[in-house]
Amino acid sequence: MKTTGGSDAAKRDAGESAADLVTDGTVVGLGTGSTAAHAIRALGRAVDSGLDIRGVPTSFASRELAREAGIPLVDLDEVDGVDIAIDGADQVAGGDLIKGGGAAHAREKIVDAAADRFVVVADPSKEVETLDHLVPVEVLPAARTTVASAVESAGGDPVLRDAEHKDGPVVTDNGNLVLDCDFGAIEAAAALARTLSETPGVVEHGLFVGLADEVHVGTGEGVTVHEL
Ligand SMILES: O=C[C@H](O)[C@H](O)[C@H](O)COP(=O)(O)O
Repeated sequence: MKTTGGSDAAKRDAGESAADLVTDGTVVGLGTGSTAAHAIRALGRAVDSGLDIRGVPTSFASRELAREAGIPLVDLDEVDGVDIAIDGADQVAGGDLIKGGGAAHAREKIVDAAADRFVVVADPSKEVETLDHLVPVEVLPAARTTVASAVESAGGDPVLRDAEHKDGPVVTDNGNLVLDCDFGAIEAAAALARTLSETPGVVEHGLFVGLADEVHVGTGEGVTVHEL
């Protein structure tokens, strides 16, 4: 699994802290990425010890990891709701996030937004005052150039994300492409999120504005919890 940013110990602290919140009989959204992976592994160990949960994966990668960890899985349309979702982020500014470093943000947003409680897990390298990370925008392949023009009109600089291990672009779990868009410092995240959402051909973007309920930041020596 792709790793980013801070230390693995910090990511583990955050993931395990969030996994500790999960109670018996619940439906749990399983995020994607190297930090959420620690929560999935911790939940797998808890399931081994008798915890009764069902997990809703947010990507092919989180499904595989959860399956290996022994977590019973369900699809979102098989449950009445999601009690808690645990997911990582590429950048965190207060309650606003940029996600999608692993191109999983479309399914992540569906599951995270459906959850009664959305817990973000991060290491200190993710925390910033103002969001300024590239914003991943998943687009229908046919809309790649029109969405790129719309991003430029909105003040961004879009670059098609290339695959790391083969020639050609990244293709998401949903069969789409990703434009990584540089907007510089994002002062008005909600307005930018609306503009992107309203652009024809955009499947989903990585700005998660006001969705998180709490952020667990691991340090390698403990965890700081921000309630939002
Ligand atoms: O598409 C991927 C996700 O949004 C991840 O949750 C995000 O990229 C953070 O990943 P990591 O915990 O590996 O930094």
